[in-house]
Amino acid sequence: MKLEKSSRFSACPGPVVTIVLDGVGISPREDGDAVKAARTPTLDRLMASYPMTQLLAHGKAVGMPSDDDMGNSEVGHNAMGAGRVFAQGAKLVAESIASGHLWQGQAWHDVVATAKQGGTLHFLGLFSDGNVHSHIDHLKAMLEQAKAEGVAKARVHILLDGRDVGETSALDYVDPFEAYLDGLRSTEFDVAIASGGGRMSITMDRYEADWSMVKRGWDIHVRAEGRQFSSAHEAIETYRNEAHVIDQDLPGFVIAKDGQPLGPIVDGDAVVFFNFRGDRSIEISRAFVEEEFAPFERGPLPKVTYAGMMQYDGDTKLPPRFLVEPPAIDRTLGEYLAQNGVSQYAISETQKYGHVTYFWNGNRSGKFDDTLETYVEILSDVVPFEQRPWMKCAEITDALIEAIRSGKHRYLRVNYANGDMVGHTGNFEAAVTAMQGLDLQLARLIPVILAANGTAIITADHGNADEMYELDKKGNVTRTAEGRTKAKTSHTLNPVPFVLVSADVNLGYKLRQDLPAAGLSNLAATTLNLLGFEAPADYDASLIEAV
Ligand SMILES: O=C(O)[C@H](O)COP(=O)(O)O
Ligand SMILES: [Mn+2]
Ligand SMILES: [Mn+2]
Repeated sequence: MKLEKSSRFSACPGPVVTIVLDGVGISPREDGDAVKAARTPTLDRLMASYPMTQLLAHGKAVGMPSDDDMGNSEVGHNAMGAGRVFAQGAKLVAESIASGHLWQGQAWHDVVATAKQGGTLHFLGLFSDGNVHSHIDHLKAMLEQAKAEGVAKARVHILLDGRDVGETSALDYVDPFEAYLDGLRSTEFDVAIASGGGRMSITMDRYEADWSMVKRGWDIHVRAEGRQFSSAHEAIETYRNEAHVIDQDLPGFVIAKDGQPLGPIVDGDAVVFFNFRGDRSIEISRAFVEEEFAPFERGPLPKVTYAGMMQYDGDTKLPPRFLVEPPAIDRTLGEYLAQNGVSQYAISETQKYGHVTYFWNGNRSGKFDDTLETYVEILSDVVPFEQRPWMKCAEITDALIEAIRSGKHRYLRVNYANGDMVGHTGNFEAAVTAMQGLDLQLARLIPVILAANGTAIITADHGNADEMYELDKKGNVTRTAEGRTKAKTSHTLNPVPFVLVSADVNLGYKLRQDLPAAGLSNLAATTLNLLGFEAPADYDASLIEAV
């Protein structure tokens, strides 16, 4: 994996720093755009005075099935880190179901065989068509196949979304699904929803930010310990009236009849965790498969046949049983740099720490070379982020500035979570504050990079804060009869910025103008050129050319 020294580009004399502003896209409209509404003098000045273009960060440009699919952190950071576009989980699972490949695999065979020996087949996962972590169509296809193969009893544990789809859309999924189950149920096939709760309240924690979420989910799904309701519909309506929270924050619930839970997970059962994306699947999977387990008290561990939709971590092989092969992301930028003796530094706060390490490196949790790589995690707050929209951007910047000044690292990357994590709350004012906090940090950081004769690449993995109001199909802001807007919590389809900030005005290169469909996967070759290397031949084109 030797990189060729470039004869066209001279290496940047100082460090090259990629700055990912998570969830900061470029919207074509003003209304509801917290990025534009924020006072961001530094970002504005950088965009106006340095070479800048826009990059595609959604749909096919990042390996999603269609251009109606918004981007997300996994596919975005995978593309940035791999320099090429790989068909991603959403696409691979859909294809595996369409071709029938999924049903022929050993993992599917194992879960069905377990259920046919008398166990219940449980499906647990994010219940929406957001296509970021999961898709409800995959769940339906598996239920139908299970029935066709003679499984007698299935239970569904639903994690309500409201984060990748409308913030209060849970019943739009639950009600038709109940009707669908009515049609599927028969004397031979007993199927029902057994438990659920909001995805940010139970089960789907990531990067060990808050294990108590996973414990709450475990208690609800596995032990069936929690407040009982006769239906998911009833649970959602009751909690909405009581707690006034959006779907992602709804508390957990257990479906029961005459006080008897419909579907605790017990010895001899099979469990399919049907999310394909890894970050929020790892902790719950560990709880199911690890014999020795310290993060929380599980109680007796039921002996189940557990399968993930995918293998979520290629390094630790978690979980060992999975339904669909994950994308084979190889020869990433990080690996090339490590193999060629280039020192690397990656930093973010907990909520995005794995984005600049695990996702960046093609869904591997380890380092390529311990001596050359430094990974730094700043602990995230465990509070609703609309209460602390600045998050840890100042602390990240403190550490990053020190790292740059140390002169020890040739290539650095950082993810600032603000635009995304605050964007997901749907709180416009908080998102504006998030952007302003971020801008103050750029004002501190950029001069340090320039003083070190370095280059900064300012970009983002997808949009979010750029659209804080729900849009109709034509892309206009939706308004109620009283003229009120509705909060939008999900990502956007908008492109993201690419700004190349460098001290030397005589760089010997300029931005290429002949790449109208450039996307995130074009960043890796660009970075290699800035570091004085030629990119591997199969990497997507560099955004710069020598002059
Ligand atoms: O997991 C989440 O928080 C959302 O579904 C997607 O956000 P991310 O892709 O920016 O992490
Ligand atoms: Mn993101
Ligand atoms: Mn996000």
